[in-house]
Amino acid sequence: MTETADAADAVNAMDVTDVTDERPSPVGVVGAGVMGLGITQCLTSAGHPVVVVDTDPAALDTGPRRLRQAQRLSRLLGPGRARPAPPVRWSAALADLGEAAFVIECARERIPVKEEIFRELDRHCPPHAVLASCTSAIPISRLAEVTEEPGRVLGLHFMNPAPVTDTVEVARTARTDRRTMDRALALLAGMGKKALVVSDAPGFVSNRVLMLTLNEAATVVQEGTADAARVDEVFRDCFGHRMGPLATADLIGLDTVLDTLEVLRHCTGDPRFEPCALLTRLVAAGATGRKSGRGFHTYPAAHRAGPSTTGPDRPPTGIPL
Ligand SMILES: NC(=O)c1ccc[n+]([C@@H]2O[C@H](COP(=O)([O-])OP(=O)(O)OC[C@H]3O[C@@H](n4cnc5c(N)ncnc54)[C@H](O)[C@@H]3O)[C@@H](O)[C@H]2O)c1
Repeated sequence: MTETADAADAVNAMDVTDVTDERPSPVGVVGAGVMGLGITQCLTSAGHPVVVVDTDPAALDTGPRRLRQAQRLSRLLGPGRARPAPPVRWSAALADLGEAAFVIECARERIPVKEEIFRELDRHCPPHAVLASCTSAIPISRLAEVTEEPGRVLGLHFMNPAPVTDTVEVARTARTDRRTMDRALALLAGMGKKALVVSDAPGFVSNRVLMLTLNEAATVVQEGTADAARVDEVFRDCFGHRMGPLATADLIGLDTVLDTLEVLRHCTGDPRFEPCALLTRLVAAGATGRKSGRGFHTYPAAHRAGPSTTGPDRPPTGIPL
């Protein structure tokens, strides 16, 4: 039996139910960007009420509309689920997660930003709440250390686009306790996601490997060996990859790729993670990939990043960053 199925058997739906009055407790999502909205969509599809917290008024302004659009499209194209979506509350304050039994943090990939959020979550969330991070590369132990209860912290590294990818890389620290793992695996099982559990380390498995490839692909373009289209074509046509590395970087968001390389450089001390100058220049020019319409490639409005649908033009593979 897989670890996911094991946990789903062991832990029932009480997982995110308020023990005092049987009302389903909301799941908290911190960050209403590419991942936060995608994960919110997954949670509501699985029947969880959600509280989304973001400090950027623009994200709170556009989030509800983007989520509704994605939910509507997903219902139209999906397997005919007519169930009304549970409520989603939008807030600028982490204090509004006071009733959350489970929180998934999806804010920007910066160590000080996430450390501050975990300090605050530890203060505001109920003592039984699980605190998870969707970080791409920050060691979970660093986030756990700023809390009073490191046993309730773990990494839930969803893939992008979250609604159409079935597998989540789960990072367990030496101090993550068994109950936290069981509750996280049960939540994922209820969302139809398979969990691949790995030990905590910078970039875990996925991004420790993927980020080097993306950085090298950008370097190849910078050196003039081939343009971005040809680099991606080589990976698609020669290796049979569904997407080339630079289209993958654009889907992730070049700002997030840059942040992640900087985290990996800092946490490993390995100079191979030094971001390529071309990548840095693109981000400085606002070319952040699909979400801005321009990165290594250009994208018409309809193909820009947002929470995902089960639509036919979705990227066919999960992107681990
Ligand atoms: N984009 C991907 O493919 C992908 C995949 C897996 C994991 N991740 C990780 O998920 C996290 C989010 O990535 P993303 O692509 O959604 O980024 P994004 O830039 O699209 O969204 C980040 C959101 O966090 C908000 N934010 C920043 N500081 C905050 C704070 N203090 N409190 C609350 N909200 C705050 C921002 O306003 C923004 O809306 C990052 O850690 C990233 O590395 C990204």
